[in-house]
Amino acid sequence: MDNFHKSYFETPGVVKVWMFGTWEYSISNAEYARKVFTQSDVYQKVSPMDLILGSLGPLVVGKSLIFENGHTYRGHRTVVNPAFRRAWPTQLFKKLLIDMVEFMEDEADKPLHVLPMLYRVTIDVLGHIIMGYSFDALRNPGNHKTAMYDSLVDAIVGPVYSILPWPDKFPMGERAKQWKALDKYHAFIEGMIDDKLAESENSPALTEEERNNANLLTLLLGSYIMTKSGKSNSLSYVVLELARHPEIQQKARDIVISVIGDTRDAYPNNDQIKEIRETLRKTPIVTDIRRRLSEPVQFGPYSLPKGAVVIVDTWLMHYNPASFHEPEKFIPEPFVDDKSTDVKNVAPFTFTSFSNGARQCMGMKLSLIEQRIAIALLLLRFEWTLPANSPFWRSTPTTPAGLVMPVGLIVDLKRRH
Ligand code: HEM
Repeated sequence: MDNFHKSYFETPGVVKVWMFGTWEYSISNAEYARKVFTQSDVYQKVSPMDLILGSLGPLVVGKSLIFENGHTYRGHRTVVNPAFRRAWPTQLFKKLLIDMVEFMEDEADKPLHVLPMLYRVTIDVLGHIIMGYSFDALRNPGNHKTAMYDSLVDAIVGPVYSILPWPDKFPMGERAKQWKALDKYHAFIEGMIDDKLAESENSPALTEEERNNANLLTLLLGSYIMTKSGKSNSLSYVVLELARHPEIQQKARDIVISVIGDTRDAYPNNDQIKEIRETLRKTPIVTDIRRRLSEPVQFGPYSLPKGAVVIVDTWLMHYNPASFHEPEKFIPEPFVDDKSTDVKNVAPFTFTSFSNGARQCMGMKLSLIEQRIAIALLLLRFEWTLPANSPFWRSTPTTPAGLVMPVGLIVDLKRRH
């Protein structure tokens, strides 16, 4: 990693890369990132559907607020804002997260495949909290909704079709099944919207705005759950880093126990959950934050023309030694004082896992709270380590660019209670 990235940091912070049949400009320093994040009219969102024409992956994301600009974006945002501006009491997650640790207790003493298990928890939690729908993925992984979900996630993360989208014109074998899953998924989301509408009509207390809210949210989060699953990926990285660093695992456990006690029914409240952002620094889940220029801009010595695509490369940002001391190491301390959404001990615009500025991730608070509770419960109920022959001791196998995840991560779990 050191050598691979070195040349990037010796440049003035802009690297020209050939991607999706065109040159794009990848940036790695906080000064340029600040420009991108604070001038959203100049640095405009790019839809993956425009980058990889005709490929299945971007169609799963579909038309979504995440990739809109200008009026359309502001309109959608006004509608969904109230749903995200709420508090997220830890009790909201209790049933499903306790279910997760109890499921894991049943599985303890066997090797645990972390990523698939956490995927299932994520769709259960987001389905329950945001969509009011039970996927029952954790306890009943073979059910057809979960299979549809798995198939679409595979369709998105498979790298071949992003580079060579034309075979998607004649899909065969597994790919043909994935296209079918997309049809089922659209039907499922539309059915869910109809149900929500019917519910709202039967409930006169709902205002027009609340009704729209429910629909948009369902659409937005339906595609969000299917495509990102960022939470399960980032939680998997927390599990991985704590397995690699038993001394930090124990220190974190001691803190959890000192705050909420060491009983099987201990559960944190909102004031008691602590920071976990260093894993998202070391292994950011969304690798590229992409924008198209609506006018020419200057980055140091480089003039970039209108229409050029600029990428805030989260991995380069987080491995830039000018921003993070010893970036290859896992050092949680700089993030620990964080009390709210701001990261106080880390310089502005250097930590970009959730993007920044007006287009920062709307699910950040929800996601961090849920992950913090989950990790507190894991620390209380288990001790875990990597098997002696695990490749994760030496490196972190991931998927390629776009969305990263620790593919094939297995840990040995031991129950504590
Ligand atoms: C660890 C988990 C997550 C990570 C790392 C993450 C990361 C990101 C990033 C980097 C962006 C900016 C994308 C861009 O500008 O191209 C984004 C946007 C967004 N995220 Fe997340 N996200 C996570 C979880 C969630 C969750 C759970 C939700 C919803 C429940 C969510 C909802 C959104 C929305 C709505 C936007 C678009 C915001 C806008 O454009 O105004 N995210 N996320």
